[in-house]
Amino acid sequence: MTGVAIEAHGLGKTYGRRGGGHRALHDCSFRLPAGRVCALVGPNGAGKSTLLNAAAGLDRPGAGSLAVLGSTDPAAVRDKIAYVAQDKPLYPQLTVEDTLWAGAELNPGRWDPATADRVAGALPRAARVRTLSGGQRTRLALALALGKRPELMLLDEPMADLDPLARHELMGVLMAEAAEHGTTIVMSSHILTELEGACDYLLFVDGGRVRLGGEAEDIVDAHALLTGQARELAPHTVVESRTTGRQLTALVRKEGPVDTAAWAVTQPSLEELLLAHLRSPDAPPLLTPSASAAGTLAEVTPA
Ligand SMILES: Nc1ncnc2c1ncn2[C@@H]1O[C@H](COP(=O)(O)OP(=O)(O)OP(=O)(O)O)[C@@H](O)[C@H]1O
Repeated sequence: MTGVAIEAHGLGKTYGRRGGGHRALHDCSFRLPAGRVCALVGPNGAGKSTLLNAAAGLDRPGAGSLAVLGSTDPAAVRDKIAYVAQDKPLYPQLTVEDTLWAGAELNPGRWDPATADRVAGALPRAARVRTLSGGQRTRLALALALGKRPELMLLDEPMADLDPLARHELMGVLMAEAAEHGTTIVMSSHILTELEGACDYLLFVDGGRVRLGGEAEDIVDAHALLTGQARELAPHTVVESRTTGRQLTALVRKEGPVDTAAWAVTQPSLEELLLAHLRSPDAPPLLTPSASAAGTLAEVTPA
C-alpha cells in the first residue's frame, strides 16, 4: 500500500487553559506512511493517548494541522478507522453477541463476521459486557476493531490486560491482518520487547513531541553501542554514556564511520535504544526521511 496514513505539522494540544494549562502536544510533526505497523512509545504522560485521540477524530488539536488517510476532516474517514482506546468503551448492558451484531449493523459493507468471530474466540456469546473481565473486554473491543476491516487501526495499550497466551494470539491476528490487507496499525505500549518483533515503524513521543520517528530498523542502524577506553566520542552524537574506571560505554548516534580499532561496536536492541533515550531527554530528535512531515496542510482551527 502506498500513501500516507497520518501526517501532522506543528500539532498542539493544551488541556485546561484556565489557570495555566498543560501542553500535552507541542509542535508535534511527523508522517506515518500507510501500511506500516507502528509502535507508539514514550513515558507516562508523553502525549500518546492525546495523539491517538486526535488521529481518531475524537479530540480537536488546538494548533497545527493533521491529515488522516489523506483527509483533514475526521468525519470523512471515520468509517475507515478503528480505535481501541485505553478504557475500551463498550455498552455494558449488551451481550457479546449483541455487541458483535451492532458491529455488523454499524459497518455495512465493511464488516467481516468471520474475523470478528475468530477474535472473539471463546467469549461466551450470551454474557453481558459488564460481567466480562478486563482482558475479555479487550478481546471483544479488538474483535469489533478487526471486524470493521479498517484501513487504519489505532490501539492504545491494547495488550495491557491480556494474559500472555491471549496476547501472543491476538498479536499474531493483528500482524496477519496487517500483512494480508495492508492495514496501517499504530499501537501504543510500554512493553518494549513485545513491540520489537511486531512493529516495523516507530514513533517515540516525549514531552508532546516526536523525538524518534521512522523505520525501526533504520533508527536502530543509525545508532551504535561503543565500549572502550575512555576517550573523545566526537564526531558522534552521544545519547548516553557511562564510565567505569577507564572503561567507557556509550550509546551514540553515528555521524560517519566508527573507529573500530578504538571501540568494540555492537548494535543496540530497540529496547536498549529506547531506554537510553528515555533516560536522556536532551538527546536530539531523529526522524528518517519517510517520517519527516513536509509541506503544509490546512491549519487546524483553534478549538
Ligand atoms: N482530559 C485531560 N485533562 C487534563 N489533562 C490531560 C487530559 N488528558 C491528558 N492530560 C494530560 O496530558 C498529558 C498527556 O497525556 P496522555 O494521556 O496523552 O499521555 P500518554 O503518553 O498516553 O500517557 P500514559 O503512557 O500514561 O498512558 C499528561 O500530562 C496528562 O496529564
